[in-house]
Amino acid sequence: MIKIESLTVKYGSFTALSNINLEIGDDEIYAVLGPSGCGKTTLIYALSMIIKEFEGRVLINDKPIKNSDVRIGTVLQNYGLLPWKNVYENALLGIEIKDKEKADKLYSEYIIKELGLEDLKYKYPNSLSGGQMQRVALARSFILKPQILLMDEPFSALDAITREKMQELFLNIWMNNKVSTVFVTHSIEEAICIGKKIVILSKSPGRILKIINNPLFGLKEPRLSSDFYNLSLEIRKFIKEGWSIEK
Ligand SMILES: Nc1ncnc2c1ncn2[C@@H]1O[C@H](COP(=O)(O)OP(=O)(O)OP(=O)(O)O)[C@@H](O)[C@H]1O
Repeated sequence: MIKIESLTVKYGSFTALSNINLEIGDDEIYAVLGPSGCGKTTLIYALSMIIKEFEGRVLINDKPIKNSDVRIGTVLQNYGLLPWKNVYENALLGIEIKDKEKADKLYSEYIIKELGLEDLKYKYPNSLSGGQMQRVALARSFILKPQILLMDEPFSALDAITREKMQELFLNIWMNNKVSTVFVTHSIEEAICIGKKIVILSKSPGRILKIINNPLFGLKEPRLSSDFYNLSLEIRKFIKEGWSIEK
C-alpha cells in the first residue's frame, strides 16, 4: 500500500507538484493523466526516492518511504539500461543488486519469454529499438518481484498495435503478481485499459482534479465495450475544460 499525504515537490522556488493525496492499495493500478510539464515524472521520482526532498509524506505499508527497505520496480522514460550488459543481464540487474539469493531463475525465464525477449537475450542495448528497451526495463521490474511498481510512460516508444499487445501482456503478468502500481501515461485510452483508478492532474503545478473509478478495469478486451468509447469521451471533455481553465 502506498499512501501519499500532502505531497508537494519544488525545484528551488518552482513548485512542480502541489498537495497530492492518494492511497494506492496492493491490488490497484493508478493511471495518471496530466498535461506535459504538470509534474507526472516528478511524482514518479518522489515515489522512487530519486527525489528525496519534498513536503508531505510518502508511506509504504505505513512506513515512511525513506526508512523502508521496500523493493521498488521502476520503468522510467530513459529505460535505465546499462550499455555494457546484455538483455539478460540487464533484466536480472534489479534482483541481483537487491537480493541475489532470491533471484528466481525459472520466473526470470518465464518473464523474459512472456515479454518476447528470448531471441534478444545476448544483444546489447545499443542494438535494440526503443520498444525492445522498454520491454527489457519491464522484464527487470517484474523479475524484481517489487512491492511497488512505478511506470513512466512505459509504452510510449511502441507502435499502436504493439502497444496494445504490451498493455494486455503487462496486465496479464500484473494480474498474477498484483502490486501497488502508479502508471503515468499521456493516452486516455491507455489509462482506461490499465488503470483501476484514473487520476487526472491539473496544469502545472500538478494538483489532483479528479479520480475516476474505472468500471472497465479487468475486462478482457475493454476496447470492444461500448462503455470504452463513452468513458474516453467523458475524460476527454473533462480534460479539455480542466486543462484550459485555471481552477
Ligand atoms: N531538475 C529540475 N529542475 C528544475 N525544474 C525541473 C526539473 N525537473 C523538472 N522540472 C520542471 O518541473 C515541471 C514538471 O516536470 P515533469 O518532468 O515532472 O513533468 P511531466 O508532467 O512528467 O512532463 P511530460 O509529460 O512532458 O513528461 C516542468 O515544468 C519541468 O520543467
